[in-house]
Amino acid sequence: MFKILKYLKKYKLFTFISILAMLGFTGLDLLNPYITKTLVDKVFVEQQYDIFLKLILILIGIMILKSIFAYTREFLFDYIGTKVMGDIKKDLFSEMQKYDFSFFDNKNTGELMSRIGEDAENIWNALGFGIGFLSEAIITFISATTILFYLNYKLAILSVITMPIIFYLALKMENKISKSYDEISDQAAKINTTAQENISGVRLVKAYANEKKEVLKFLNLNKQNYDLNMKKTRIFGKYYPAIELVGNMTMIIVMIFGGMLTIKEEITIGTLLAFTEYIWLLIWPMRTVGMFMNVISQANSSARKIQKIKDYEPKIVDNKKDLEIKDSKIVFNNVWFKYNDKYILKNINLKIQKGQTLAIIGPTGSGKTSLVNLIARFYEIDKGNIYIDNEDIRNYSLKKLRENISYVFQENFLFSESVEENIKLAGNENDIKLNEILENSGSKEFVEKLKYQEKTIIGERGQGLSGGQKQRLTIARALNKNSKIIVLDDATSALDMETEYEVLKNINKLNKEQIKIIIAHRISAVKNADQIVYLEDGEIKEIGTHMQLINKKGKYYNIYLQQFKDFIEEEIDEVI
Ligand SMILES: Nc1ncnc2c1ncn2[C@@H]1O[C@H](COP(=O)(O)OP(=O)(O)OP(=O)(O)O)[C@@H](O)[C@H]1O
Repeated sequence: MFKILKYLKKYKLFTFISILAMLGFTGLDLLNPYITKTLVDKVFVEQQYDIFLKLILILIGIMILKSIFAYTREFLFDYIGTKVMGDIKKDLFSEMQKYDFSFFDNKNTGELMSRIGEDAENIWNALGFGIGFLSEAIITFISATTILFYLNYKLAILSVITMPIIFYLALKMENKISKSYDEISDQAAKINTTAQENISGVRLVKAYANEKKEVLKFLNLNKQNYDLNMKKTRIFGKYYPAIELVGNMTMIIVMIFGGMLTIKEEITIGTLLAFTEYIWLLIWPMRTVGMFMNVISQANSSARKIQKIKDYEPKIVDNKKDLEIKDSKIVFNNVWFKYNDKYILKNINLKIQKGQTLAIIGPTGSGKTSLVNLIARFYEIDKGNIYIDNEDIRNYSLKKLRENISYVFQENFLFSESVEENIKLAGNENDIKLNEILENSGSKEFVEKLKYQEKTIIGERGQGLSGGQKQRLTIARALNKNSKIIVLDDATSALDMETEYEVLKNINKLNKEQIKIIIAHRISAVKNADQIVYLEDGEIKEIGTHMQLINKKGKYYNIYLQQFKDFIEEEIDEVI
């Protein structure tokens, strides 16, 4: 929490003014009953009418000043809380942008969303409300007690004697309520997740005729939520009247004994009246202190979770040197790579010259994606070196390195923006040759048919488009970047063979100097490459051109046989 409190530094002046406003308000709150006492004793009892107007004006002045202080205090607490929450969210979000893939591998989206959402808001609660009011409650209680003892110690003892009971009841209620809130919040998260999953997976639900089961699941969760809310209401119902009762009893006790002391002329009527007012300044802090403490402890636990994310040390250290990549030649030299403790890639040696195409083929899980991810340092290699332009990739800045590589990932992610904005995302935003790019990525035809063509907003994850259409747009995005290296990770799998052939041909034609790395499962997508790598269990088992690998009659040849069995049987050798 203390680390998070550092955010307040930026708002030192406002924090200072808000504390002054809070102290001013508390001071005036404590002064009020004293003026009432003077009014009763001096004006009504001793009949000093000359000070009546003065005292009334003071009371009006106190009222006005209290309103000003209250407004300033509320406004600034809220302002500071909101600003700090914004700063935390901004920092956390920017910080996460710098983290490597491993960080995201171990976290789920929901968890990270909670840090940026709920946890940052808990801190806002503490700053905008908890800390300020807790301090106010403590100051008010101590000052009011001191004044009561100053006025009459016997009555003061009677007044404070019930306070521990109120404090105990309030704390107990707060603890139970807080647990109940946690349960309700977990339950609400479950309802949200269920609703969200059901809506996103609606096609699957319908395909398996599972609607009834899903509705029952939802109703069940809703019922649990109702029960939890009722439990919370019962806790309120149990403790709240008890707290009220003890508060009112205190007042009655003070009135009885205070009345007796007044009759005995030990205290004045004004003092008795002041006592009744001061008692409320004892009771409200006792009643609310538990709630404020809870807000702060919740914020504390949120701050710890946020700090844990901020303390993450990215495994990939950026090199700030401003080294340019002139030539795109890539060399893998004895590269080893492991996730956790298991080597996924073993002793990889490769050389890809400028303008060449490298194709990677191999069974699922053989390490194809892992291999290409190493080039942009999404993960760090464990042994060996990767060179681009004869320079170890670790010597380039991450920005420079990644600026020179376009990735089309297996999972084609499109933002909820227009077709054009999605394509512009990767680099070139100004003189974008949209028509050409759409044409070359095989997207032109379907984009023209969209309601607003390239201005059409495509839904979350590109909903409303077919798998193949989404793939074409992600390829279009990479074409717009026109970088020295392009990586297509299974990026044409949803295209028919003819379109795949056209798109790959276009990519080849567009930039003759570009290195192309293509991961694919279809022989048709890899057969024209300058080199084909057959990867299995993280090892290069075969490497060569299509013809060399066919002649080798090894694993590549077997895949070829499986995929072209029918053609071969009909002796159509043109596919070779
Ligand atoms: N982030 C990760 N953390 C731990 N293990 C991983 C991670 N990503 C992949 N792996 C494991 O590494 C191995 C290689 O995965 P990789 O994705 O590179 O294979 P692939 O050949 O691209 O597979 P596919 O053809 O299915 O895309 C697999 O056994 C996989 O389970």
